[in-house]
Amino acid sequence: MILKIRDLQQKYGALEILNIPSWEIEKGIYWIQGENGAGKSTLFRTLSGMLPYTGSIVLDGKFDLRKNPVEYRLRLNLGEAEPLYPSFLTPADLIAFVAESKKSPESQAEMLIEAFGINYLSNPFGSCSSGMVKKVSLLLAFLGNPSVIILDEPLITIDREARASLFGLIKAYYLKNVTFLLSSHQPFEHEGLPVSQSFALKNKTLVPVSAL
Ligand SMILES: Nc1ncnc2c1ncn2[C@@H]1O[C@H](COP(=O)(O)OP(=O)(O)OP(=O)(O)O)[C@@H](O)[C@H]1O
Repeated sequence: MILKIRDLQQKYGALEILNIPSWEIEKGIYWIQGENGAGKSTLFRTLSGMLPYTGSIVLDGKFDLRKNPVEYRLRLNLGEAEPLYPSFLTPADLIAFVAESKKSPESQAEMLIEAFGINYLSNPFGSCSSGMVKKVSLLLAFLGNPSVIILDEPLITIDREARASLFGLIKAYYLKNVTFLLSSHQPFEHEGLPVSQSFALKNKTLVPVSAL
């Protein structure tokens, strides 16, 4: 099992957003759907270890997010829907930092910079276009040796060329056994991605779309 959730509860103050008794997935490409405010970003942030939670989350059958926080985080990457970075930082700084912390293999960052066509590596984020910021955030999600890559609304603000590169990378990583959780308001099947299963976040839990 690549990812296994049991009794996951997530709240903001007294407001419960997630209550997932049981959910597990094998290797694949999964499309997570949900209406605005359903809790997709909250689910993704929880799975990435960015928010406190109750319940259990286990990766690769052995890495529990609570008990093995470092091993877990080395194997699960998140590309946020609307990334925000300090305006003084440059893409070069951030890519180098994340590459080091994710133990990225030699020349992986260069390969990804080329694939996404990122040209202005030394311009601070404060002067980058929103598409450029999004491309850098997507690049970061591919660094290291992840088992799972979560991309929250990966298609927003990127141009057609970057979109083609992104789908090429998803397919190449999937062939190397990486599992993807993707959210989008557009269907991924149209892009030629072999989507294993779609789930909807509904009534605080994940439901297979065929069962809706
Ligand atoms: N930091 C926070 N504090 C309090 N409430 C929050 C916080 N972040 C999100 N929420 C609330 O939690 C709910 C779920 O939000 P979330 O962003 O996870 O939904 P989403 O499915 O990603 O929505 P969208 O498709 O609009 O991006 C919403 O009602 C939102 O207002």
